[in-house]
Amino acid sequence: AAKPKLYYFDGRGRMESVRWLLAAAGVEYEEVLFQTAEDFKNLIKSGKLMYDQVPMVEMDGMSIVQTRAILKYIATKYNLYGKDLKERAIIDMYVEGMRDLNDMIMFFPFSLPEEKQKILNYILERATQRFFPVYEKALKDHGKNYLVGNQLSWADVQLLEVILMVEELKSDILSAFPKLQEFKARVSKLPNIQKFLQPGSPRKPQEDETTVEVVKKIFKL
Ligand SMILES: N[C@@H](CCC(=O)N[C@@H](CS(=O)(=O)O)C(=O)NCC(=O)O)C(=O)O
Repeated sequence: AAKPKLYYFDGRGRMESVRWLLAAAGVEYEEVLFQTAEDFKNLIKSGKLMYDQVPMVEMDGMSIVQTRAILKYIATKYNLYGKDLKERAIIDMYVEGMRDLNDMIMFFPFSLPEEKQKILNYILERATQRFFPVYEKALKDHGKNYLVGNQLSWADVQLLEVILMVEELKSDILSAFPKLQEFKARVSKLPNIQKFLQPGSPRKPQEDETTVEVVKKIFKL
């Protein structure tokens, strides 16, 4: 079968979680990384973007848009979405919380210089007071290696992604979360994920000023 094809700009944004999930599933994919507003306009003209927006993933004969729809499709297809309705609900609760944190981090590079420190403090406070305690407790309570059903799921992949992104903002953020430290070490060593964490993988670097300017030009922000 043809490899999935990911259409996005050359950066993390909303697509990074898709890259992580496909990598964790051991699925190779191609990327169309556009650089200009012209490229994006041409993609819109192709008629493949249901809402004239990206992320868009071409796979299994579909042009899937809406990040959550893409992620759910992949999680279901590669058995990363729990074994039954209840496990799937727990995974959704974890993933949606992580997405709230993830979105704060995603928009952070676009915040005004004079607001950056305040927003950074808010992100770190939410990470350590609201979100990480939930996952630390879950791992502590059931004593298993993974968040749900003692097998790798979308929730584990999303958690590792967001842990690493918060650590880019504050490297010792996990100091009060021993279970999350163990979780990070363990899941980072899974072959598919370890490969994705190596240089040269499709994983994108932390968003910097240059990328912010490129994104503003592409999407005329
Ligand atoms: N709900 C959508 C939002 C997608 C979205 O806002 N995409 C932006 C690009 S980015 O924010 O993900 O970088 C876009 O295409 N903007 C162009 C437009 O909205 O006209 C999703 O989750 O996929």
